[in-house]
Amino acid sequence: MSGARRHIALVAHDNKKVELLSWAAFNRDTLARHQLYATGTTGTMLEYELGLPVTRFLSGPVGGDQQIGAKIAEGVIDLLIFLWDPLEPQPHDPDVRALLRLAAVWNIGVACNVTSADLMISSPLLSGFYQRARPDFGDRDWPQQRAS
Ligand SMILES: O=C(CO)COP(=O)(O)O
Repeated sequence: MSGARRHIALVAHDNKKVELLSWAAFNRDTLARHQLYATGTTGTMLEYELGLPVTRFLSGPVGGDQQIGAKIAEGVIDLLIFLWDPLEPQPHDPDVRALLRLAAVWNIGVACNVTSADLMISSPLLSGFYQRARPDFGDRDWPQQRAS
């Protein structure tokens, strides 16, 4: 497939890590064409499972979600696959909420379960022909464009 190299963040809560890893292994060839980012533990497991480089941030509960949120606000991340656990409260629930909020603010693609991740990975967003709409923040600035 020709097309743009997208910047994809992958995050999973502990009860969802196996699901994310098996989804990522199934989609390894597609993921290999893009640049991957992840929170700490998720990223370590993904690198091991896929044998692909992953830019890893801190673990979610100690700031990793916030770091990915910052990258979204900087215009670096195009897509977020975040398998958060809907059945168990997390100590860092405010950070989880903040990450999802920034994804909505900056109009990036977000998948919170495997079905939506399947839709995302087969989306024209990954083909390079789709340009996502930039949010209108009035006089606020859109982040600088990435070099690549
Ligand atoms: O807690 C997380 C997301 O909220 C994920 O963090 P880890 O990838 O370090 O487990």
